[in-house]
Amino acid sequence: MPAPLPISTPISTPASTPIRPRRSALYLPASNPRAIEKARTLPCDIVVLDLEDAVAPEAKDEARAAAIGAIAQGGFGPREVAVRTNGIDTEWGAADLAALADSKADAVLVPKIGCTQDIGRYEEALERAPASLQLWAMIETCEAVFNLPALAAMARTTRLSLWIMGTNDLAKEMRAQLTPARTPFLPFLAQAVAAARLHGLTILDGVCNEFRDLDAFTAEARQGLEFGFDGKSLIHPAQIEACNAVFSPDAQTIAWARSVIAAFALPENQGKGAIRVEGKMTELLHRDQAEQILAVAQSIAELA
Ligand SMILES: CC(C)(COP(=O)(O)OP(=O)(O)OC[C@H]1O[C@@H](n2cnc3c(N)ncnc32)[C@H](O)[C@@H]1OP(=O)(O)O)[C@@H](O)C(=O)NCCC(=O)NCCSC(=O)C[C@H](O)C(=O)O
Ligand SMILES: [Mg+2]
Repeated sequence: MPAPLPISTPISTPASTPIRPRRSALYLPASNPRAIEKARTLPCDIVVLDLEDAVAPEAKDEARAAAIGAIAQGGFGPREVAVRTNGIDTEWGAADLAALADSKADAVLVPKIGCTQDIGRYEEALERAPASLQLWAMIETCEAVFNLPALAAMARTTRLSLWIMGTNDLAKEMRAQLTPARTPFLPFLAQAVAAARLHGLTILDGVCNEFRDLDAFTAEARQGLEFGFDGKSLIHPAQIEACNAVFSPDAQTIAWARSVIAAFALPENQGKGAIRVEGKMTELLHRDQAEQILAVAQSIAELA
């Protein structure tokens, strides 16, 4: 567990944020052995073995055993492996959390959190787990969207390190419609990103259910990139390549980042806060962004 940081300490600066590609997080039902086998070969950055909504009640115990077995067996290479548990108040939640506390999973992803006390209960359930086990949480309830800053602040005192938006559950609770433009969710998407950044959390966008329509998927992924998400959660292998492409800095962006850093390093620009680069006003904050972009690009290059 990290040592608590005062709330005023920004922890999302380029220098202090560990960079790890988290462009694509593929869910699969842990009850599907073929999907688990396939995930070991797919180019996603994160594999999420689901015990919750993708698994029928009668298959929950079997799915938990399969997830634990798959993690023990390994073979996931550089991918982070998370397991999404059932809610702590369901009949399966306690057994899921106990099994994962003893596992070598990278993260436990918990569903439908609402308030800081929920995070506290998951933290307590994972008390004896190694410090390397991260706590990830779904943002997918109306209660959570009104508690975003307080929930994000839990990252300073607990294992909490990443959020994933759950737009299907949010749509269900709000009785909203999941349209391609995602208009009803835009305020919450922006606020969730801002809260995550305030406290140094990684944040991934929700899934696009239209897995046969890659144009629709790509448009939604680009929207997520514009909002500032680090990556997107996925439901089908066909979505991975497009997702990785959207969330990887392209050649033009990398070239811009290099030229900003080079320009600020020139002797004539020492001590200046604002300079001209490629005909545009460029400030030290843009150099910070450029460093972040190059760090992400480097971490992606290291995967190859
Ligand atoms: C959506 C699916 C049920 C579609 O399944 P299917 O029609 O069988 O897919 P394909 O025939 O196209 O599959 C082709 C091959 O790819 C493998 N496959 C399919 N999906 C996955 C996957 N997710 N991971 C790994 N491999 C996958 C198939 O096995 C085929 O392989 P092969 O035999 O070699 O040809 C299905 O894609 C699926 O189950 N997806 C995941 C669903 C899931 O996990 N849902 C829960 C998470 S989403 C969520 O809950 C969101 C959030 O909480 C919210 O509220 O928004
Ligand atoms: Mg959900």
